[in-house]
Amino acid sequence: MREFINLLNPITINKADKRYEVAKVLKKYDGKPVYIKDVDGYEILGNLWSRDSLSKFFNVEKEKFLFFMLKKLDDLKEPKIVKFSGYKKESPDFIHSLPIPIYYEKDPGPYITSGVVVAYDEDYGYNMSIHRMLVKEDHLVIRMVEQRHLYHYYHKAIKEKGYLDVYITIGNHPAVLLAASTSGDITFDELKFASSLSDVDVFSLDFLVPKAEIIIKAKILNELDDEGPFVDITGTYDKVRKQPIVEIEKIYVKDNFIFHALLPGGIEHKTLMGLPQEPRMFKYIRNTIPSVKNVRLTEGGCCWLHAIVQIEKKTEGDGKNAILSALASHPSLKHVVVVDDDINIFDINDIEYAIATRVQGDRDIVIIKGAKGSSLDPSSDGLTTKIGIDATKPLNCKEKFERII
Ligand SMILES: C=C(C)CCOP(=O)(O)O
Ligand SMILES: [Mn+2]
Repeated sequence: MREFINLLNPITINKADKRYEVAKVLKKYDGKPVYIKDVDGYEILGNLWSRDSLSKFFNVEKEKFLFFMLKKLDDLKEPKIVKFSGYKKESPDFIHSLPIPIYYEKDPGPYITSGVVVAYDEDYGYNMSIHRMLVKEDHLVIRMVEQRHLYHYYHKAIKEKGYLDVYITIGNHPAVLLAASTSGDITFDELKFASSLSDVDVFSLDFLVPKAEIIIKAKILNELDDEGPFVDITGTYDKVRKQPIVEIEKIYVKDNFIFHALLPGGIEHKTLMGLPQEPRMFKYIRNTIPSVKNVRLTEGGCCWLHAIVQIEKKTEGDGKNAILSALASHPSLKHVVVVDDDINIFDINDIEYAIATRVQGDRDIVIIKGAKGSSLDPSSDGLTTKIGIDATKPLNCKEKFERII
């Protein structure tokens, strides 16, 4: 990650304690890259990736990032394999020497929050996904969301051999982080997607692993332990659950490695979770509404629970169909607003204007009770009522809604 420092031009802090102080600094400068020179003798980078820094890194306009990713989704590339060298092998207990922060006061311990878990299965192929992992005395506990890809890899491997071999990479290329946050079919190859997003170096270890500052070889065991409470993207504590235990086998650290501290509930967290959902949603909605123009997961909705879908309305009912497709395209979605192409979806006031001037509550609001929503929604008791708002103009009296220039 050292090569990103110049481009990101981070705020430099000399020293911080990994207990709460790293979090305090990252929170103070949330959305701006931060470089801390000394945390327990090691360097930390945080707040790296936001819509701004990603558009700068990939040289793509913010408003066009969805289309950049969409194009790359349809042009997956073979990973570029390079020689594995320049790493020092450490024992498993070196995990306690790493500058892994304790972020918030009720956290049960240090949390790895920027770790990409790489798994390989002969039927499913490669999977990469980002998981929060609690560091305990002699193992990690990983949050593995039910019905997600790693959950299926894990249960298949448990049946076949009793554990799942994985690599955990910390200090990743942004293309790896974006690819690891992209949901698709279980056979979707996130490593190939990362290789199509950018020129990513990949090592051939027991299986292919993207280059990173720290590479941990581990097994996810058929044993559970308490995981949480953890502050997730809503900035509230997620509950404690029994989750799988991760047994560390080896830790490879790059010479003078930099640790990536990803602030839970910060802008980087929301960006990396939400932004890669947008191309996935757009592609899905386009199946029903070919005239869909854009999709955005808004920061106010934690880049996870709220979406704005912009369409060029062709027939009455398009707004409702866009609602149904949007809610199906991102299972964690809770509320979605559909607007016309004269509304700027990057301006929350313009979105509110559409709701205020184009919605009749009895005609334009869709309510779906008892759906599966996000486990992170503090208001949900396990099921979620989902809402769609059709804020598009009625086609038969468009002139009434023409906005003066
Ligand atoms: C960050 C996490 C734990 C993923 C949450 O996934 P969801 O419950 O499907 O919204
Ligand atoms: Mn996958």
